Amino acid sequence: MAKPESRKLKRGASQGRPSARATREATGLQRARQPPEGHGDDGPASATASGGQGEANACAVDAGDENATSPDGGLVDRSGISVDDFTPPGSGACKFIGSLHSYSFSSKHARERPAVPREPVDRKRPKRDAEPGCSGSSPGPDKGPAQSPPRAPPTASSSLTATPQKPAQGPSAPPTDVTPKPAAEAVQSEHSDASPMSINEVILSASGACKLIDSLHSYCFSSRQSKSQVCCLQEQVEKKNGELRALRQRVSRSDSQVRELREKLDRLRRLSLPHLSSLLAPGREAPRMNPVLEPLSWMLGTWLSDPPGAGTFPTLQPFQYLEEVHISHVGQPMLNFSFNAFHPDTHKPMHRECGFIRLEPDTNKVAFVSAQNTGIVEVEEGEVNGQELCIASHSIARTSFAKEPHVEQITRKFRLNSEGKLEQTVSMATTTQPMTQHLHVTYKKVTP
Ligand code: HEM
Repeated sequence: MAKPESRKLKRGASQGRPSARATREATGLQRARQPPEGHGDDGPASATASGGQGEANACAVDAGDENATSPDGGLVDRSGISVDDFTPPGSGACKFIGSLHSYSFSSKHARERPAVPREPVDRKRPKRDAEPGCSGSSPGPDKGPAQSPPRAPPTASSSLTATPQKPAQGPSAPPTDVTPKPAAEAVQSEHSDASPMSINEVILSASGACKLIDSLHSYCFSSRQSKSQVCCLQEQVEKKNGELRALRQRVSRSDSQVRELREKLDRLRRLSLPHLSSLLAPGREAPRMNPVLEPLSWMLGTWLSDPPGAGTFPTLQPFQYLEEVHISHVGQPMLNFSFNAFHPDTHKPMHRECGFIRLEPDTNKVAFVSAQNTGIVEVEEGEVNGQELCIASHSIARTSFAKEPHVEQITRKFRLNSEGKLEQTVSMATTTQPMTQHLHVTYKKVTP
């Protein structure tokens, strides 16, 4: 079934001078239906380029109104798509995919156009199979359609390199505009102008392009998915960091609570007076104070020197000291006391004494009995008046090897001042010095 064009071509060839028009048409047809496998895996770009650059350019230039050479030498068809559009440039894949999007849209537009009468299309197909191609790889006169490799489904490469042919023009035809036109327009003119590319091929080619773009879409989608996964991981990391900060704050609060508990424990240990026997039942309620002790109840408690005590004596350099005082009772008609002095800097224990304070029932007469770590044992007596106790030594005893000068007289005065602090003033007379103040200290109460 030779078509008119085919017969025309054969006539030209038989005359030994094949018409340039026939050659140009055959070349365009050959490029339009070149199967992808014919060029290996080179894809659409190679389908045009590997067909022989010189031949391809020659066809493009000769065709004039069909293809034009882009400024950089690339082949541009009517759709405005050049070979370079399908070779991802170094600037990135986005530009490449963008060009595919543009082409895909125009192809889709072409597919959606009303179908053209089928008859003219069917008339063209055998013609392409029979016509010699401009490309060197096209089947020659000795390669009929039977020897041609099976036509593979058109892909983006075949459709993208398709060069629709225009109808023959007379010699007087005006110069054809070589400005690239949208692909849809190209397809339309292809059918209306009896282009050799059938609508089915256009559809199949567009389908192949869509498959290619779909694969790129899936790549883009996987990239977006990876980005979203990274964002998700970043959110999780930020969330974990927030939890870590909260935990650190909780640990810090726990540390401060531990410090407070330790301080409280220290206070409780100080409260466990050494003279309170461990034989006292634990958890037992504090013994009720004997009513006899009421005039001295203001002395009860644990006291700390505040400020440090001041030591003086004519034979001594003034000095400071710290002192802790415990005055308590166990329900008996006397107070138990301990005075424990420490070096203000080293907290090394210094003077210590402990004893009892007794009251003669129904009087304000007070007896102060003390034993000191210096080997002195003394009894002082006096009176309690309000919140002041004044006592003086009644008897002093010492070890046989006590250090000299020996103390011969001692006086003390305790009082609760207006600030609620306990004050003690100690004076003494030694074998070398008359009665002189030796100590003055103010205590603040540290327990109820
Ligand atoms: C009622 C209780 C006290 C008595 C009877 C007493 C008696 C004495 C005597 C007799 C001396 C010798 C003075 C001299 O060498 O001329 C002395 C010295 C001294 N006392 Fe007291 N003292 C008493 C309480 C304290 C306290 C609570 C401290 C506080 C740390 C203290 C610190 C000193 C110091 C540092 C010296 C000089 C160095 C020494 O001789 O050990 N004394 N005291």
